[in-house]
Amino acid sequence: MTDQGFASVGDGCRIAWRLDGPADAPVLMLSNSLGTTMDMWLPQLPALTERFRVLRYDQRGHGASDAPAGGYSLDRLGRDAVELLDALGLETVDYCGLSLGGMTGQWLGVHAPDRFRRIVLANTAAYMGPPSGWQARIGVVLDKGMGAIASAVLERWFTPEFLPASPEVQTTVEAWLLATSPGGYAGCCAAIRDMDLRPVIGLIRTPVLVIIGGRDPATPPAQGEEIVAAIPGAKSVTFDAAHLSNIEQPEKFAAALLDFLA
Ligand SMILES: O=C(O)CC1=CCC(=O)O1
Repeated sequence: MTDQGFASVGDGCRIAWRLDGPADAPVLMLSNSLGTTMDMWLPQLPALTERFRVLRYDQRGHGASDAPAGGYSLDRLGRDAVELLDALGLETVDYCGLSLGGMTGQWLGVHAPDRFRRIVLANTAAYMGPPSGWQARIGVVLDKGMGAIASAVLERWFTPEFLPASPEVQTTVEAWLLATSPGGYAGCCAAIRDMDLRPVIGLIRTPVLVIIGGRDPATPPAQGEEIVAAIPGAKSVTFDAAHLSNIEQPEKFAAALLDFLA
């Protein structure tokens, strides 16, 4: 059974969400990466909805969610997730986020531990400096638009051999990126620019799985391993993939998620 809509969070921003799967199943919340939408989870949806009521949402600045002007903070992105759960009357859920979604997941593990049974952090980092790199990217997208960064971003998202063999994926993911509001994208870049979760993620006590792309140039394996080392009891799995590992290794990603959430 599908349900979808918008939730207004604390600062008035409207967050687009969608629920799929059996109404009485436990809820699994999925959070997207920078420059994508909730549709990035479509490769996993059939497998996940066999066991879960899947809640997807578009991070602010992305997809159908509002893109307020100005820089965002990770604190704001984390509160968006919690306030979306509040709006839907969901007390406790499982969570999986990739990259920006994984940064949000780390914030949630520290600041809202009572709301999350288990957390999966995929292709992500606790710190993604230097800030000057993000400031430069903000300047480029605001001055020249999303097209100016598209080819460099796609090179980080997939291994060199993947896209030529999957032209339909290239068309789809490029369309997500190009359709992203430059202001919304820049707002989320500011959240990453200002983020340093390294001093606090050791406080996380929720069971955590870290998914690492063995060939991820955006958040390289060492960054995933740093999270694993910092969070007591965290498990990890590494795939032969670049940054969007759930798209490059869809079956393995779904299997790892379901195994961890068994
Ligand atoms: O687009 C990139 O550079 C990779 C990335 C960083 C954060 C995120 O969500 O994707």
